[in-house]
Amino acid sequence: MIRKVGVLGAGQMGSGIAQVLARYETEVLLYDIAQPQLDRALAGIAKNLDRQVQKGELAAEAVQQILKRIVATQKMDDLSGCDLAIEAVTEKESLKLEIFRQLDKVVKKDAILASNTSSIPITRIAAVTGRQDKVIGMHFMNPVPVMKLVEVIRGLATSDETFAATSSLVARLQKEMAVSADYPGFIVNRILIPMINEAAFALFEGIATVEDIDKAMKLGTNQPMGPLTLADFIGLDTCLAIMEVLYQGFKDPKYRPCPLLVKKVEAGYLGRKSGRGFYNYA
Ligand SMILES: CC(=O)CC(=O)SCCNC(=O)CCNC(=O)[C@H](O)C(C)(C)COP(=O)(O)OP(=O)(O)OC[C@H]1O[C@@H](n2cnc3c(N)ncnc32)[C@H](O)[C@@H]1OP(=O)(O)O
Ligand SMILES: NC(=O)C1=CN([C@@H]2O[C@H](COP(=O)(O)OP(=O)(O)OC[C@H]3O[C@@H](n4cnc5c(N)ncnc54)[C@H](OP(=O)(O)O)[C@@H]3O)[C@@H](O)[C@H]2O)C=CC1
Repeated sequence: MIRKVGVLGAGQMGSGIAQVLARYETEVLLYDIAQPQLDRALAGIAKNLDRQVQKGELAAEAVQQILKRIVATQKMDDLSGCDLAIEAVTEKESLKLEIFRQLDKVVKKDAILASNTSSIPITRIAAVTGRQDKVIGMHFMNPVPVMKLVEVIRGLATSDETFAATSSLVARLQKEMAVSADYPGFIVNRILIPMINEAAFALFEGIATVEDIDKAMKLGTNQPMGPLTLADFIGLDTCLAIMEVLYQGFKDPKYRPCPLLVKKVEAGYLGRKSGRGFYNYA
């Protein structure tokens, strides 16, 4: 039974994963290298929970119980007693591999190590550990408290026990599971991010304005957010990182990142989280 979970990376995904785990009676250690990020994450979780109280979805007294289950730390060693660790740091392969090398030494032998990576093959991540049978992909969707899906990805060596423990945790979190083979982008991002990239190309080639591209896709295909609004929500850095993983992984020019997306990331226009992306949020 998974009772204690370490979450690494207190960004938008790590904080959402921590919130959902704590909501369903799991003890959470939320780890990040920067205290301000941890502070922001805890404040964001409290805000989201209050929002659910306002909507009558959560009893006010439950909020304190849930928040008490989340402990913030800057020391990875604090995760040694976890039954599961879920990595949700920046979508950068070298960083993830380093985190998994360290994690493998820190957490107990029978702990499962999961990655929330959007696109990087799990087999490659597992290969840097001495427990390839206990490494798995648990790909939550943004925003985590709202989106029902968790994509589960087995590496070549992931054991049936690890998969079974993961799928029962997904069910306990009241989420639905889709199982993807371990290839770049898995299911959702293999399809979604090239669509977002294509929207960036439509803008880059002057087909339409930012507003009309989003309006067309929202009203034309009933998506809750237009692709450029969604890109700002996901993070343009994350969208670009995923396109690079698809492009390198399949060597197919159809996955080449749009030059305008590259330029915006180079300028630090990362979307909502930096105050500017395809739209301005400041
Ligand atoms: C990149 C990857 O690797 C994989 C991915 O995640 S791909 C991206 C997948 N996500 C999407 O496609 C999101 C598409 N957008 C949407 O579904 C909706 O716009 C949305 C759910 C984000 C917001 O919904 P909305 O109706 O426009 O706004 P709103 O009414 O304010 O919110 C609806 C609910 O979502 C919650 N919510 C909205 N934004 C939120 C956020 N950022 N964090 C947490 N909860 C949020 C609100 O609290 C509300 O929940 P309650 O009813 O419990 O209060
Ligand atoms: N954004 C999305 O819609 C989705 C993203 N994902 C995936 O989830 C992961 C996280 O994405 P997201 O939350 O958006 O990214 P964010 O940029 O919001 O958060 C990344 C977090 O990782 C932290 N971090 C960076 N380096 C380290 C380190 N060495 N040790 C510990 N923490 C570190 C950052 O801290 P600091 O800022 O202090 O550097 C930040 O808190 C990525 O793999 C992404 O692909 C999955 C589903 C959806």
